[in-house]
Amino acid sequence: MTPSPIIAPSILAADFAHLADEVRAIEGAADWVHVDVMDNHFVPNLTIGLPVVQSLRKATSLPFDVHLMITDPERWAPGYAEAGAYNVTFHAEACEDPVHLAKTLRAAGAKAGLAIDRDTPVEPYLELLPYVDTVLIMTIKAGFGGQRFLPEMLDKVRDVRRRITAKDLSVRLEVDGGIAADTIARAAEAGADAFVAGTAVYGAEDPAEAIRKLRSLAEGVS
Ligand SMILES: O=C(CO)[C@H](O)[C@H](O)COP(=O)(O)O
Ligand SMILES: [Co+2]
Repeated sequence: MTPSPIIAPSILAADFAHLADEVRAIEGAADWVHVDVMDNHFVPNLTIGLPVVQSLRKATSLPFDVHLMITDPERWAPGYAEAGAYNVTFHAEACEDPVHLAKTLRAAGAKAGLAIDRDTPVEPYLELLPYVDTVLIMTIKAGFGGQRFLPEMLDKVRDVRRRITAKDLSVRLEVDGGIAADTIARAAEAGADAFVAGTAVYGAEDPAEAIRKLRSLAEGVS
């Protein structure tokens, strides 16, 4: 039995000139706000960094789900925890000692998340599950919003869900990339219980209504 779904709209698809308003528009409907931090090094795209997160933190009470697509997360991730992020996710491909970084993040008051990109197998990381709070499976190649959902990534979701269940762990299993009304149920069926949606929420005429729809589709599976 998976816990009730978390819907985490990504502000990557929001209007960056009005971020505070865009986040307030989903208060009451969303569970977390997903913040994509890209450094034009780990991924070939550049978004926002710590000063924006620090300012935005004051604008809303929604928990921040920070997704770090950066090299050297050991250097930068603790700052996001100190800025009040609820969950800080770093990429397995960018981190030499994920257990150590997860401990550092927890000591700084945040949940710790481990992200697995499209071309990375999940198997070597299954033994790390007891040390993290969130596993984020990319259902696209990390770097850009608006890409097509890759259903073949769902095998990884199933593998992680199987291990969470077998070891009775309380780890959130998040999917990120191309999550929309026509894909969310498949991800939920595979065992995901946290869903990032950028384009499907901020590209909709009524973002709060889009979130409610996504939630009911995910709930319909459990
Ligand atoms: O991490 C990401 C990109 O690397 C974003 O969170 C993701 O792309 C969400 O946007 P969309 O729902 O439009 O795919
Ligand atoms: Co993301």
